[in-house]
Amino acid sequence: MRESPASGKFPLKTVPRKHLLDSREMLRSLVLGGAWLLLWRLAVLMEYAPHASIWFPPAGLSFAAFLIMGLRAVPIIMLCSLIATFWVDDLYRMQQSWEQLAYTGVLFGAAHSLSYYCGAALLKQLIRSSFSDALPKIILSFLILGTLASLLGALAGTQVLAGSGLISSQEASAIWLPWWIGDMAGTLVLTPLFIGLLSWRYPLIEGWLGGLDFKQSDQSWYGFLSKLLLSTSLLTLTMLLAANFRYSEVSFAMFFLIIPQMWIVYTESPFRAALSLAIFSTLTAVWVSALSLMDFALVYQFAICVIAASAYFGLAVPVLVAHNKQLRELALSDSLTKVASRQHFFEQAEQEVARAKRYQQPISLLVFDIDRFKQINDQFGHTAGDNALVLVAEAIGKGLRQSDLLGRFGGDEFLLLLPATSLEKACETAERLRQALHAVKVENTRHFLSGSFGVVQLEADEDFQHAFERADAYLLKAKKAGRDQIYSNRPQAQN
Ligand SMILES: Nc1nc2c(ncn2[C@@H]2O[C@H](COP(=O)(O)OP(=O)(O)OP(=O)(O)O)[C@@H](O)[C@H]2O)c(=O)[nH]1
Repeated sequence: MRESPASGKFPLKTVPRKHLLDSREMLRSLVLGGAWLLLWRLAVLMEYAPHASIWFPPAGLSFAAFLIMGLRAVPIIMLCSLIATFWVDDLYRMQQSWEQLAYTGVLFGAAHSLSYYCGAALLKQLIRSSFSDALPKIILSFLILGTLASLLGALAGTQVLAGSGLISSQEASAIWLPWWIGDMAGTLVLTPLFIGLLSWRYPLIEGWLGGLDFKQSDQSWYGFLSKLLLSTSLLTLTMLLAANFRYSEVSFAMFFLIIPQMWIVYTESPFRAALSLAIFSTLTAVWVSALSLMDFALVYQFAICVIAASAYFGLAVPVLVAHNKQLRELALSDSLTKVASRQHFFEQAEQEVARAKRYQQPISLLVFDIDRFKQINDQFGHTAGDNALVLVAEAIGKGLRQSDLLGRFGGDEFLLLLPATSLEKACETAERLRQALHAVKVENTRHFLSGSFGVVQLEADEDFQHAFERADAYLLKAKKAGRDQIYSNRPQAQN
């Protein structure tokens, strides 16, 4: 998942603006138009009532195209709508005049384009203004806007056909609902897949649907194909049962197929999940028409929509988990030096202190600070200062035991917790580290570092906060005494 570091917002990039007559742009439009008409013809094959297909893929393609290409997709989609209107006349032998068909086609194209353009433009706006933890919100918005755009498309489309006399007003009021559900199924199920495909054609388009990476997949195709085979076999079995018994109750078994789909969603890449949904819905439509299951078409349409909606929310889960992991890592470690953050150090230290008390083991704390660090920043710049802090953390971290905990309190001050370590051993460690700091050089300079240390062993009844305050006070004494020294309540440790 990628996000722009400056704003934390999704980097939804669209295809750079080019002249419509640009040859590559024309080729893209032609491919889009060809695919649109092919899908439209496929949908007509699967009509279960005139103008009502179980699932209408061109709606998903239009939504994806408007989302990716914006208004530049309008001419080709208008042209496709016009061709489709003439094709309808031919298929249904309506024998309208060409003027009438041209008028209807333009109106139909305008209604279709306006509906899906509005939905896509609103969604694009939302994605651009969303932060990376808003993925479920974006998915919900996609589902709502996809549903509303298809409702608007169905209402406007049926009204256009009725208004221009291609269908009667009774027919219009009878078909708007199945038209809507079919368009909705096409939009909800296929838009993400088409966006994934368009993202390949247009490499500039990065993550969509809240940063889902449609290209990434490190798993084998064999595993995916086996899951797909299982899912489609179960679908076929369900459809054959419905065709055999012809009870509506049997058709509801389709809803169980959400289980294999969710399995694919959770274990495969977003693109494969979208591909699987597309294959699943295509096969459903094919079986409905091949097995004459038109009476239960609405059940299947709703099942496709419900499975798709659940799948997209499912897709959000791995992204959210990765995001949470990232946030957790940020909270646990200091972003510059990668040692424990102050908060994490204190939390861990409390636990270690409790454990040491339970097992009556000694536990010691070192607090140390780089000497005259401000001068390094002032003399060599903040980048050199940052670099020096990283080198300090590396040098100190090298000689530690697995159980020791190194943290950054802030600025140039570090903390080191030494479980199962007495004050004497802790002072020896501090001495070793003090000398190790002498070997750390500010990069590209001749300036070597030194540090001052405060060391305490926790008293039996002392809490960590109090021990920290004592160690910090010793550190201050070491600074006042001239720096590059170790101070503790062990007099002989003092330099
Ligand atoms: N480069 C860099 N500088 C930092 C960072 N955090 C704090 N500082 C600077 O580190 C300096 C710390 O200065 P102090 O600890 O107050 O004083 P000092 O110069 O180290 O002097 P003594 O501690 O008295 O030896 C300040 O100038 C801070 O601005 C950081 O993440 N990167």
